[in-house]
Amino acid sequence: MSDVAIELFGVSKRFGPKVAVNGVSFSVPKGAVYGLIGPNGAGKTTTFSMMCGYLYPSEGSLKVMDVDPTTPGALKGRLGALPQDAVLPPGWEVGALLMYWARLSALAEPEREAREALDKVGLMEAWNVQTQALSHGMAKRAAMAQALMGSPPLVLLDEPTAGLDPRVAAQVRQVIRDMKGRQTVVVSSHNLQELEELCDAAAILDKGTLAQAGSMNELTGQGAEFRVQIARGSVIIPELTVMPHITDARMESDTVLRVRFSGGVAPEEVISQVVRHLLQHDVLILGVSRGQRLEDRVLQML
Ligand SMILES: Nc1ncnc2c1ncn2[C@@H]1O[C@H](COP(=O)(O)OP(=O)(O)OP(=O)(O)O)[C@@H](O)[C@H]1O
Repeated sequence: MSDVAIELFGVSKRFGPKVAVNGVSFSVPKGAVYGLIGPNGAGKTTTFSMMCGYLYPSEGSLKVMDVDPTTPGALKGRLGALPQDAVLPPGWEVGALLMYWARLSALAEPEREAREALDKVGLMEAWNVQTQALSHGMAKRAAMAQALMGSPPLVLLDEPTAGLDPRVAAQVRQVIRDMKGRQTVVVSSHNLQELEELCDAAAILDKGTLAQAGSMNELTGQGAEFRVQIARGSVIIPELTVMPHITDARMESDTVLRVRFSGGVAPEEVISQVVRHLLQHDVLILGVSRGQRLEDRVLQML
């Protein structure tokens, strides 16, 4: 059994002349929470649909839990998916619909699975509510409950918190955190702060191509740069740039010093060395932050 849950090998998807995904390769480790990032139209939903086996790639191939996802029945009971803008069929009570889906997935105890999943997304009060009477956020959570039933080893969530109020969005994030290490979760979101906090690694798509894929540490440069917020005093840049391991130091603004350093050295060594130097030169410090916010990194990249 491989340690990889999903692997894309040079995957492209065309809709007529439109190239939605263009030669994308990356892999999702088992047990990870993995982010799919990109602006509108980047190809995230198309990539999700190919991972679920809903769409065939035009070129390249995918392996999902060691199988071709388009093979009928190959992922039955092993994949839970929340598609973007999932629409629930009208005329069903939520509990009955979830139990019906649980039976379709051949889960042993449909009612228990349905109740547990609905409880996880904080929607137990909707058990007897008709699907057409649900608010947008409630319908989204009911659809997410469907993806969670049976605790499948792989869960794909396309924008699970979009349109949810802050309290419910926080609850959904906690559900994702709870799956970390036990299940593999792929999640797309336009909320980059959320992805930075949740994900171990991510792929960044732009206009159908892969801009970068890697661990969150790599994407945010946590092992390569840090910033020092200066309260008072003068920073002597030339004295910093000659220090061991430091490749660049500059003032990003009047009060923010950015330091870049070479790989292979413990960040705490370089940070301590710079802070010591600043304090010795009567520079007062308000704070130190490692790397860059994911949002800044993505905005810079795309
Ligand atoms: N069925 C389709 N037919 C034609 N073009 C499509 C189809 N599905 C997607 N596209 C196009 O492919 C591109 C990628 O779309 P996709 O929905 O994958 O992007 P996305 O990253 O999920 O965007 P968003 O963040 O807006 O949801 C877009 O230009 C879109 O218009």
